[in-house]
Amino acid sequence: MPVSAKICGLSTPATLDAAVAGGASHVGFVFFAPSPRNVGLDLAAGLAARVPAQVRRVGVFVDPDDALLDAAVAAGRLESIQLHKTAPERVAAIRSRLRRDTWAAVAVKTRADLDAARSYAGAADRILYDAKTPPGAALPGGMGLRFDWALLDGFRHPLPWALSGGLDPANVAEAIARTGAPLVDVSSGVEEAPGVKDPARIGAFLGAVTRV
Ligand SMILES: O=C(O)c1ccccc1N[C@@H]1O[C@H](COP(=O)(O)O)[C@@H](O)[C@H]1O
Repeated sequence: MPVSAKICGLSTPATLDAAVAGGASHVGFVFFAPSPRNVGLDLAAGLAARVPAQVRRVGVFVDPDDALLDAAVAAGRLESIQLHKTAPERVAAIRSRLRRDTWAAVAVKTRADLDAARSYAGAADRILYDAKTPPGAALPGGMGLRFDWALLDGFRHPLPWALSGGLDPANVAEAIARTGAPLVDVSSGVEEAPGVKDPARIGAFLGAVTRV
């Protein structure tokens, strides 16, 4: 089964095109003002228009309100909603109201953190395992932090899932081999500076995924 890949935090036509050309299954647009990857509605609309039918548009949110979700879904023509720091009941309500493929991010540092994944069964369509960022960090993701992949050993995933957190062109093949991830997600690992994606690194990441 080929492994799918999401390139997240895209904010320019050139890097979006690199993700599409390299075979990304998903492209991500961040709607979170503190992020260096935050896109406004007009930029999201322009980028969304470049995405071909076989590639899914994912909006990334941190416990968003309905007004932001509605505006972003319309502007970015979002097919999937990725929710960080959002309680299971709220994830379920968003999924029910928007009727979109809905991902719940679970922040992982210890094995006990994986328990949170179970609470999203019935509320989300997919779990995204991501590294837990330090207390007080500006962002709950997109910081290039990795968690110990061995924590996933033997874990019974309650939903379809994806792996993120500190992935890059050099480690993604090992990450897939080690965890069996069906979908991998990267942001800072394909950047030259925070929020500045590098088309060559995007191509290298997708090439590494394709060769697995
Ligand atoms: O990328 C961001 O700025 C961001 C902001 C708020 C929530 C999540 C964010 N990014 C997501 O974090 C993971 C891991 O990123 P990285 O590869 O470790 O940099 C990824 O799923 C992004 O979608």
